[in-house]
Formats: sequence, structure tokens, C-alpha cells
Amino acid sequence: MIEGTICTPETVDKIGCYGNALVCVNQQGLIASVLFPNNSQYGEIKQTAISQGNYHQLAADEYLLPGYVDLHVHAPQWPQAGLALDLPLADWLDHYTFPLESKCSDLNYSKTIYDSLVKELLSQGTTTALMFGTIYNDSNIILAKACLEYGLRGFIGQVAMDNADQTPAYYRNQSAKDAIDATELFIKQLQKLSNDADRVVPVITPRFVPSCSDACLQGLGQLANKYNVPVQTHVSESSWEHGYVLDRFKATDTSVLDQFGLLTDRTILMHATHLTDDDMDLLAKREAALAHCPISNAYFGNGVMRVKEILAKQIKLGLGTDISGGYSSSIYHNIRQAVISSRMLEDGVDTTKQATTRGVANSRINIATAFYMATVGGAEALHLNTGRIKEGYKADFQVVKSHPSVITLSDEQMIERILYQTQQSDIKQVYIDGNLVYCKD
Ligand SMILES: Nc1nc2[nH]cnc2c(=O)[nH]1
Repeated sequence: MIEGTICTPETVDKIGCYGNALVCVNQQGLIASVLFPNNSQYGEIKQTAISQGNYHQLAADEYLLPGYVDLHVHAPQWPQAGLALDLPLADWLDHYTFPLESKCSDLNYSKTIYDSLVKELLSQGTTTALMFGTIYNDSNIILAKACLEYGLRGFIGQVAMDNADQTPAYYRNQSAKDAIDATELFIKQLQKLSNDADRVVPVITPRFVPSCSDACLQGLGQLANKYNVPVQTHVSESSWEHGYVLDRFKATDTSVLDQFGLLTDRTILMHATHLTDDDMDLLAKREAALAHCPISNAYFGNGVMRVKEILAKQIKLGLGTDISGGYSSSIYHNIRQAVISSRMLEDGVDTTKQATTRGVANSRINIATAFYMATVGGAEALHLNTGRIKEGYKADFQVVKSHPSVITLSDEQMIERILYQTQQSDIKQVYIDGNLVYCKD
């Protein structure tokens, strides 16, 4: 049981902050109740928890927030975070990223980097991560075991990439069949490894349309239908990538994925900076989700995702760090960048143009919306009942210490400042399913 001030997303642009909340967690790791002093049972329930040694009172400057859902991580790229951002997407993949990922054929190396990554994500307040692994089954299993060992809820993809035109010989599936078989094997392996259905979850992962043959996309679509597991891939990420798919299929990524049976209500598509209106309508119709990676998009996206329009169309939308296209492992940094990028989209950036024609009107989002995406948006994309501090939701929390203020702030101002100013060292504890998985010092 935790007592203190809670901050939880209420609507897409409103955060609720409540003092003296008593958050009770049951044996299943769910929030059993959130009580306030005006509740007649408050005192008795609190006393029982204290006498059972099951009570944690937050300090006056600490706040309880939901843990974050990071909807896009490339686990094998963790050693490269904060490096190598000087090339456009296709060159970056060829020059830096494929060579780096191919190192995961070494399982000792895999264990070192995956242990480090999982611990890092927890220390950033991330409680669920949707991750790309590599083409190597054994290495991906090591990532899953790291999630189980340290407690992170991990959705993990066996990467499929067999198109010889767009992938190097040293790092590709030898055939479409090889990619499909490896994916099916991984689904079975992970389902066996995880007793509890949602601690480590296999994800069908065509890297992106350019790196897959038609036969590979077709086979993965059949697996999506057979196993009803999540699907993840990059879409319409850069001018080059968007144009490549238009050239090859005379259609956009979103509609190509749909043709191959890969656009389901369990699909999460990353980046999507070049979506058309038709793409958005199709996404809404299929109930597929999007992952906004605003830091990464500033490097590779060649544009800003139209977040406001996407939300208005009720498309599920979460946030991702995109390690290592994004330099940071922090969802806080991406919350801030999501707001900043939306402001630049609205205002435009080329001051040689008239202010009235420079930007895209009505594009800005506020920090509450970015927080909503980091919590509820990501949770909805993965069909998880997490992301809110509310009865029935998973007890996935972070305890954050606020920075001292020279003026008195309301709780609403405090959460705004927390979202803008929290650093890794301010995150004191992290809980997943009610279990303490990270404690600073
Ligand atoms: N940002 C990003 N985009 C991709 N498109 C295909 N592969 C990748 C990748 O590793 N990172």
C-alpha cells in the first residue's frame, strides 16, 4: 500500500492530482482501491497495512505516477544510444546499425547489453517496453530472460528481414521461409517461457516494408492471423522510405501492410511522419495503433507526426524512445520533445514565409496530452490495463521526487514541472504489478 499524492491521466488533455491517496494493491498486482481520508474505511485499512509492514508513505515532495509505456525500443541498438546520428536513415542502417545488430549473434555480448538496457529502462520509470530484437532467436530469448529477471514487462520482436536488395548479406534471413519459421519458433518459445501471459510477449516484426520480400510479408500476415499476437513495424518514416514503398507497390506502407494481413487491432506502427489522410482512416478502421518517436523523428523523420489529427481520429497513439534513432532512454525526454515538435509544426520553421502560411494550424499539444500518450496511449496500443492510477488497473508506478520551488505551486503546476524537469536521478522507486523492481540507492 502506498500513501501520498497521485498524478494520473484523466482525459487526453487533463491530469488529475490528488493528495493523501491510499493506493491499495491486491495479490494479483492490481490496484484494489484508491481511498481518500473522507472514506470511512481509510483509517482502518491504513492501520492494518502498517501493522502488516505493508505500508509506504511518500515524502511531501514525492509524487506517485503511472509507469511509462515505451512503445519503441531497438534493444540491440542500446550501445549506440547518443551516437552516430549524422547520416540519413538508409545510410545510418547500412553504415552503423546493421553491423551493430549483427554483433548479437554473440550470446555473451547479448546478455551484457540486454541486462544493461532492461535496468536502464526501469530506472527511467518505464514499466512496459515494446522492443525489436534481432534476427537471432537465441539472442532474443536472452532479452526475454532479462525482462523476466529484472521485472520489466517486455513485448519482444524477432526481426524479419530477407530482402537482399535492402539488407546486407551478413545480416539477413536467408529466405522468406527462414524469416517466417524463425518468427513462428520465437512465438512458441516465448509463449512457453512466460507462464503469465503478459510478462514477455512475442511480437511479429517485419523490420519495415523495404527490408522484406512480398513472400515474407505474406507469411508474417498469416502468422498474425494464426496466433493473434501483436505486430510491429516502421511505417512512412522518412521521405526516402515512404518513396521507396510507393515506387515498389504504388501504395503507402499502411495500405501495403493491410494487403498482407498485417494491419490488425494489435498492430503498432512506428514513426508515421508521412501518413496520408487515407492511411489515417484505414488505421482508425482497423483499430491499429501508432508510436510517436519525436526525438528520433527530428533526425530521420523528415517531418513531424500530425499528432493532433491522429488523436482527433481516435487512433491509439503512444510514445517511444526509439533507442538508438532517439538518443535518450527517457520517456520524459520524449514527452517534452512531443510538445516542442508540435509547436514547431504549428508555427512552421521557415521565417522567410508569411507567419500565416508557415505552419500547420491547430497542431500544438500540451504536456498533459504527451503524458497521456506515454501512459494510457501506450497501454491501449498493447491492450494492457495499465497507465492509470485507478481501481482495476495494474499497479505499475514510479515514485518521483520533485525539485524544490521558490514559490508555492499547486499540485497541477507541480505535475507540469515534474514532466518538464524530472531527471533519471529523481526517480526513486519503480513498481510493476505491485512489485518493487527499481529502488534508487
Ligand atoms: N528509426 C529506425 N527506423 C528503421 N527503419 C528500419 N529499421 C530501422 C531502425 O532500426 N530504426
